[in-house]
Amino acid sequence: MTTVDLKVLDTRMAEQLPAYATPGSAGLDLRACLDAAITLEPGQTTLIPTGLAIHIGDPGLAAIILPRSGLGHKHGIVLGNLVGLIDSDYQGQLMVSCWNRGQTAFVIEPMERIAQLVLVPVVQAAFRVVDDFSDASQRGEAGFGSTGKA
Ligand SMILES: O=c1ccn([C@H]2C[C@H](O)[C@@H](COP(=O)(O)OP(=O)(O)OP(=O)(O)O)O2)c(=O)[nH]1
Ligand SMILES: [Mg+2]
Repeated sequence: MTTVDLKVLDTRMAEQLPAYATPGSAGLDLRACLDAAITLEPGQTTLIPTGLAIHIGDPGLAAIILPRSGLGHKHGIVLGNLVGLIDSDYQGQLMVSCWNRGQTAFVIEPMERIAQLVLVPVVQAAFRVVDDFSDASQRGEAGFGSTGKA
């Protein structure tokens, strides 16, 4: 298991640090560090603090913030940026952009689990500029549905 430095920015979060819910969980739920409930109207997006900061430190890792499937599917609560990317050198508060893409208002309660954080491996590339690619691939320049639908 990898160790990541975590700062508790709001003392209330110390009791509810992110933890894997089951041994096989990929995601750690992030909670809304709010003083009072907020109502997210249909179509509205708001940035919600988590009360936590992490410093991943290793450029070979990053974290992504993803919606929780239950909130997204049943209530239309997803992310305003669709996916959040946490750089390995980011040391600020983890923020969750919550978007109500549904038709009804949704109330976010303080400390409610609103999204999930997944640590992922990253490969940083250096680019070598070439005039032509040396090996012609089977696909070539074809894309955007070129292999058909069914
Ligand atoms: O959902 C998110 C997405 C990003 N971040 C933080 C961590 C990330 O490392 C930083 C920058 O994110 P990103 O690179 O996606 O945003 P940007 O608009 O390109 O900002 P910047 O110019 O600061 O890189 O913001 C969050 O807290 N939550
Ligand atoms: Mg950026």
